[in-house]
Amino acid sequence: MAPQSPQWKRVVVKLSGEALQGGQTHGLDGQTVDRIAADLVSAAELGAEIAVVVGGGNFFRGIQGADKGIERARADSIGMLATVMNALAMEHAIEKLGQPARALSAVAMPTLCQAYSRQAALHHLGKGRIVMLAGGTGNPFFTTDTGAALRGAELSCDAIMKATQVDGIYTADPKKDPTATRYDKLTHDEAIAKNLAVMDTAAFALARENRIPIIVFSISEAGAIRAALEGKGRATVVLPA
Ligand SMILES: Nc1ncnc2c1ncn2[C@@H]1O[C@H](COP(=O)(O)OP(=O)(O)OP(=O)(O)O)[C@@H](O)[C@H]1O
Ligand SMILES: O=c1ccn([C@@H]2O[C@H](COP(=O)(O)O)[C@@H](O)[C@H]2O)c(=O)[nH]1
Repeated sequence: MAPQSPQWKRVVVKLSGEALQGGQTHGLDGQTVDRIAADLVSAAELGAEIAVVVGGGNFFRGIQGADKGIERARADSIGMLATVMNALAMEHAIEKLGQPARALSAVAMPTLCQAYSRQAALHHLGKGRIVMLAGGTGNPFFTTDTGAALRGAELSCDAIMKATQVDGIYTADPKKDPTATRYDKLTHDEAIAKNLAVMDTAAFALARENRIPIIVFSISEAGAIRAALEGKGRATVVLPA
């Protein structure tokens, strides 16, 4: 059988933080972390360069902290720290499988990992390492979805792969509206105009400006990232108009 090849040469995967909690209410579930690490390694074996922007929703989201009275910028700093914990856990889980990985943080933490720079990320990608991008954009009032779109643009990625809790983009949040129906394809313009909240508008707009496709798929099945990279599996694809 002919070897499979990736649809894209270089991708940024936006990995849901919440996915890393598995069946728990928060934090890191070891089995889930290992399963997703194995999926990333298998995807890298297709020959694609893989950068991963990891979320922090399994630990803390700034907006929820702000609702409880924590100053928003401070709450967002806590959220960014949550993404660093996830990136370090994923880096370790990937390396346990014999695949080199590097965590780079947009929030400088020199005793824990290298600081993010475009040059460092490109260097590690070129060496075949899976790069875990922590800290989102490094600024409060943003999300890791926007971080993924930003890194996707500055690292010249061919696609943004949003590995999340739902198997695509729906007419409304399917967790709240059971009558919502799923799109197979959309344009960035349509996603923004319809206010489809699976990603924030800033992320959609940045991807649109840089003409980067977005693939939204569920991370709940083993092998989902590799399948999406091969253009298989259930997903919504957002393409430039
Ligand atoms: N139109 C929509 N189509 C699909 N999902 C939607 C839509 N609107 C809202 N959502 C919700 O968006 C969520 C995904 O976005 P979000 O980035 O908040 O979570 P995540 O991917 O789990 O990342 P993290 O846990 O790191 O914050 C889905 O779980 C879904 O409930
Ligand atoms: O650029 C960024 C990215 C993230 N944050 C904060 O981190 C949390 C967790 O990220 P999620 O995207 O929600 O998974 C987010 O809620 C923000 O509080 C940030 O400040 N800047």
